[in-house]
Amino acid sequence: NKLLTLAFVTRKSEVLLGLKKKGFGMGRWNGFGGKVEKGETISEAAKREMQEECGLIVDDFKKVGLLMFEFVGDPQLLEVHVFHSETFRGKCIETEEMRPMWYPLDGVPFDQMWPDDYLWFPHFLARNPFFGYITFQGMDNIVQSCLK
Ligand SMILES: Nc1[nH]c(=O)nc2c1ncn2[C@H]1C[C@H](O)[C@@H](COP(=O)(O)OP(=O)(O)OP(=O)(O)O)O1
Repeated sequence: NKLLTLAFVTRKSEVLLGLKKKGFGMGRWNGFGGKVEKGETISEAAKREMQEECGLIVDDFKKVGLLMFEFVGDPQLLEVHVFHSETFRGKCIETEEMRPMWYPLDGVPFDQMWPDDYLWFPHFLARNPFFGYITFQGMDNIVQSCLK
């Protein structure tokens, strides 16, 4: 499996999302994250990617979910570890990878996000740990999904 991180910070009733400016998922709003590199733990990767992509430093990420993505025709699964923190330091900045923006928790732009996000975001908001297995055909169509 390809190991990836996806991390969110929240403050009061807002969540920080980033518009992905290049690469996989370009043009979609999402949390911050990327590939886990050799020699680092998954939470170290979450912290590194957060800082690389929007400048914020998070010391105490909590694991909140696990998402498995299958793409029809591709034997490699994406294993995405989802993190959350309510505390962070540093200044939020736009980077080459992401344009960050705070959204109200009840007003995230699902129509401009990965189509699976509306399935698991309610669990994230309710602070329920979640596990999902989602099968995509291409980048836009979910052909099967299971969420617990
Ligand atoms: N279906 C999906 N729903 C979702 O909400 N996030 C997803 C997703 N599929 C992938 N992601 C996230 C996980 C990770 O944070 C990010 C993709 O990782 P990367 O940023 O590493 O991709 P890139 O191709 O830009 O990587 P580089 O080649 O290192 O630039 O998208």
